[in-house]
Amino acid sequence: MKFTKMNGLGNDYVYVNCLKEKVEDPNKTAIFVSNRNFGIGSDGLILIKESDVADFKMDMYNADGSQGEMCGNGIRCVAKYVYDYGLTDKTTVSIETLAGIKYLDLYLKDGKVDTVKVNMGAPELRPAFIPVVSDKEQLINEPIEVNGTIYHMTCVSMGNPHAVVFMEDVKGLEIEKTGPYFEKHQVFQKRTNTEFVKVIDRNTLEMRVWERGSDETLACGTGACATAVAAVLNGLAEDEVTVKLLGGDLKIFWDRKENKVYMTGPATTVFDGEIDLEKFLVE
Ligand SMILES: N[C@H](CCC[C@H](N)C(=O)O)C(=O)O
Repeated sequence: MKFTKMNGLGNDYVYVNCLKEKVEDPNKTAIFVSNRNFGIGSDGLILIKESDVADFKMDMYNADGSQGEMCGNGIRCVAKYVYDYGLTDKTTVSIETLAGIKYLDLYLKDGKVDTVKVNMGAPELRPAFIPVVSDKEQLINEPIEVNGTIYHMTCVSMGNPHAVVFMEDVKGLEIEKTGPYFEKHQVFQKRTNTEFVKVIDRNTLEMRVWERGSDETLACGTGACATAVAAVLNGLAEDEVTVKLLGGDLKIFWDRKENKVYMTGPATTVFDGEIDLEKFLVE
């Protein structure tokens, strides 16, 4: 199987052009290729496919093999892939995802995609659509007990579930002692991604993320969007912020008139490779 290793701010995936390659069992393949010792090493697997309703389709799988509805860093890399590898010559592309069709603007440098702006759509705040168990209208700064400690979370879906927690110090946070308990907390019927955020100023947020199905990653595009929305809802930030992640910065703008969240950031190709999957995926 031919693949391309790409990342958005260090949130790295194995990309497969399924217009040419066939992936029989994406869940099992995602688990194997993601393994940083026995596989290729990545936060998951992203399949690029044809679409009947958009220019292309993106299927995204986490390192544990579970399928995610949307991937912000991933979709920027899909846009870079389809342009740089000649599948399209358009600099505005539409990509079908399980979270709906997303529209992207591609910005070039030396003839290749350097930066991508994504219309990530509207944030979803209704608990039933996050999903999270609650009889409230919205969960904003809502107390929750996680592994014996009370946190205050704001729940936002960007097509995938996010619990955003504001705190004084994210650098010193022992995320592996908290993240997994949020991820698997019984109130989240489909588990959750969790963002731990320090407000630097009203236009700058510092964020770490424990991802559903991939543990801590260096960046999370949907998580950065959820974080920006949560910060505005909590009166902590303006509509346009820089989200500082371990892997770098994302620009997020929540257009309140349109109720659309825009994310702008880089996409990077590292290398092309080929792997004989049969040898590794036998029972
Ligand atoms: N890293 C991705 C999010 C992956 C979310 C995935 N962990 C899920 O199950 O929702 C991003 O840049 O948006």
